[in-house]
This record gives sequence, structure tokens and C-alpha cells, in this order.
Amino acid sequence: MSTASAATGFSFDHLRQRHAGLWQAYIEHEFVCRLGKASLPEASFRHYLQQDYRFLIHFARAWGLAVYKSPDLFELRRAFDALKAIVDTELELHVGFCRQWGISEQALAELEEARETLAYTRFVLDCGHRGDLLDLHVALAPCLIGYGEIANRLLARSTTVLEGNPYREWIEMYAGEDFQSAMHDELAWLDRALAGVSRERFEQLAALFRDATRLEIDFWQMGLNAA
Ligand SMILES: Cc1ncc(C[n+]2csc(CCO)c2C)c(N)n1
Repeated sequence: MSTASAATGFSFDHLRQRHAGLWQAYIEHEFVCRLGKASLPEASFRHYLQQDYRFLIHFARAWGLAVYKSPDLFELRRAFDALKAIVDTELELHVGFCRQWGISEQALAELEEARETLAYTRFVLDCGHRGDLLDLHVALAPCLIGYGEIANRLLARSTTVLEGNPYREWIEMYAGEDFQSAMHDELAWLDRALAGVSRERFEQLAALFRDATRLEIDFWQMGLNAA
């Protein structure tokens, strides 16, 4: 079969539209809405922050896997830079952020991993082990693109409270320039890669996207349930 003629011009938008209901449930989750209205219980946020520390460690491993799966120097550099950013910057920021919330580094190190964290992170790593770089990127897409979209929506909404909101820093971090530019790079990467896939391949990838989005929803719900 000719691969060139099978290309159907897919993009990230097609993935999002394919599972629009789930995507909505993720980016409009009650955890997110209450975070914007400053009505999220602090116990929920604290539990989320602790588990997110574990999440970020596995997320760094996923970029390590992307380094390994990179077929050329361009991709290798890109994955390596993302891995470095998480290890050198994001995790440092996260530990500092947790400290402000009364969670010590010692407590983070001793933390028991929740089932939701286990399920989500190992799912992403499995996608990368079984598949190629595109499978891995699609499994990471709800994380990389969802959070940017969530923060943008919160800032655009009139019901969002910033003044005195204990979660303000979190919202502004994901709406910030560094994070938004990483999100746009990832969108461009995905659009480029998806443009050449067949319909059959798209459906395979959409199933990974669906499951990763479901696991993001469970991650929010885990936080809500902690209060
Ligand atoms: C459960 C969970 N999902 C997504 C993110 C967001 N996130 C984590 S790492 C990263 C990329 C930054 O280089 C982004 C956007 C999170 N923190 N926790």
C-alpha cells in the first residue's frame, strides 16, 4: 500500500474532537473549577501536589524513554531538553511549591504512590515501550496540552477569582509564557506527525489519547476525594 496516498491530514484538533466529551470532562473537572473559584478544599490540593511529585518523576522517565526512542539527532535533542527541564527546573519548582504548602521534601520522598498515579504514569510508560515516539507523545498530550488549556480558560473566565486565591500561583504558572510556549511546541510537533498518519493509525492513537485523558480525570478526582 502506498503510504503517501493514505495520508489524511490529521491534527491534534482531530484527537480532541474524537473524544470531545472526555476532553471537556477533563478540562472542566470540578477540581479545576473549584480551584479557579478558590473553593477547592486545601486538603484536596495538598494531596494533589504530593501525588504530582511522583507523577513528575515518572514523567521525567517518560521523556527519558522518548530520548531512547528518538530516531534522529533532532528528536533526541528535543526529548533530552524536555527531560532536563523537568529534572533541573520543574521538579525544583515543585519541591519549593510543596514547601510553601507545608509539605517537606522528606515527606515527598516517603510518600506512598496512589493507585491513580500508578495507573496513569505506568500507562504512559507502557505506551512508549510498546509503541514508537508518536505513541508516546500522544499518551503525553493530555498532560502537556490539557494543563495549558485549563489555565487559559480559568484566566479568561469571569467567575475565576485571583485576588486572595491560594491557587493563584498554580494558575499563573501554567498560563505563563514558558509553559505556554512548551505547549505550542508540542502542538506543532503533534500536528506535523499526525498529518501523515492513515485513518487506521489515527484510530489507534485516538484510543491512547482517550485512555490518557480518562486517567487525567481520575487524577483530578483523586484530589477531590482526598477532602
Ligand atoms: C497529573 C498531571 N498532569 C499534567 C501535569 C502538567 N505537566 C506536568 S509536566 C508538564 C510539562 C512541563 O514541562 C506538564 C504540563 C501535571 N503537573 N500533573
